[in-house]
Amino acid sequence: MAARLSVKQDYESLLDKYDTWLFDCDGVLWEGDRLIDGAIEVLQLLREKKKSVLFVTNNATKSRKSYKTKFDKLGVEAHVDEIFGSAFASAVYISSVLKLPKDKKVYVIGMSGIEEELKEEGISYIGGTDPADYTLEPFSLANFTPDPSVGAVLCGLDTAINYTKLSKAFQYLIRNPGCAFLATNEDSTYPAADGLLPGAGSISAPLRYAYAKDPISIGKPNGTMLECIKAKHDFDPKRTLMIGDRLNTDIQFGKNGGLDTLLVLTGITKEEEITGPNASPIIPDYVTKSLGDLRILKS
Ligand SMILES: O=C(O)[C@H](O)[C@H](O)COP(=O)(O)O
Ligand SMILES: [Mg+2]
Repeated sequence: MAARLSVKQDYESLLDKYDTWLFDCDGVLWEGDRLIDGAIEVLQLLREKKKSVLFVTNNATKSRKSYKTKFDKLGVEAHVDEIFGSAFASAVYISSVLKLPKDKKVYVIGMSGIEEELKEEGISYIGGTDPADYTLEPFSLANFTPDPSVGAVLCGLDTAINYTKLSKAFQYLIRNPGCAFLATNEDSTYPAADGLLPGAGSISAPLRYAYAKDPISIGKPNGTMLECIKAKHDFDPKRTLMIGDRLNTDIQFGKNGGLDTLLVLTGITKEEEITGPNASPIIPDYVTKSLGDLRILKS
């Protein structure tokens, strides 16, 4: 049963117990470009208390560097080496786990975040934001010559998805021998500022259905992101708290990594998913309405 945080002492106990605080972004710090009330003050307070603050997002639309620009624009203190996104984790996975040969390429369904991180990792790619794939024209196989050097398809959130991109990715999967099928993450929905939108998982779903195979998903709840963090930061999992808004990614990610977890209700997960007869079996250690609730620590 999750402990419902309510009085100041509840929040003070978190400060005593945890040195490292991992923050999911969408639905915790902000929705789209709309900051969650109190987020800035709480992050500042944690830094004043000498807590290690890290950001762990499944959103692959931005690279770590372009996320830093978003943090700056919104007035949230963050340093590039504190930011971990699924685009970065995917690039690390392709180079260090899949070990894609240097003469091979990745066909990308996704945006600049993936492209920038692949480039930074020295991985060649095609597709992505290439204008040639940005079309609503009917796709014709007669005019398509697949690139034989494509050794992986990587699919992330792509707000310009179209039939041409899906068709090319599908062709690579069925035609290029051993072509890996990878997803940055599988969030079904995306918590935008004014409501829910289809998430990365809903972008790769048509491919999964056509290809009749599931991709290897790299983002939360899978451990690759935590491995990326461990490669850059020392922390004690027993004194680390994962704060998230989605049960099957953030909270499961924390559980998989041996971390305690705090669920906030400002994003995807709603009250009825954690209480009552249909409650999810994924149970966080703590629940609070919003990250802003921790402002009580300033009083
Ligand atoms: O569809 C997606 O990719 C996700 O909804 C989204 O971007 C999740 O980001 P996070 O909550 O992990 O920051
Ligand atoms: Mg989230």
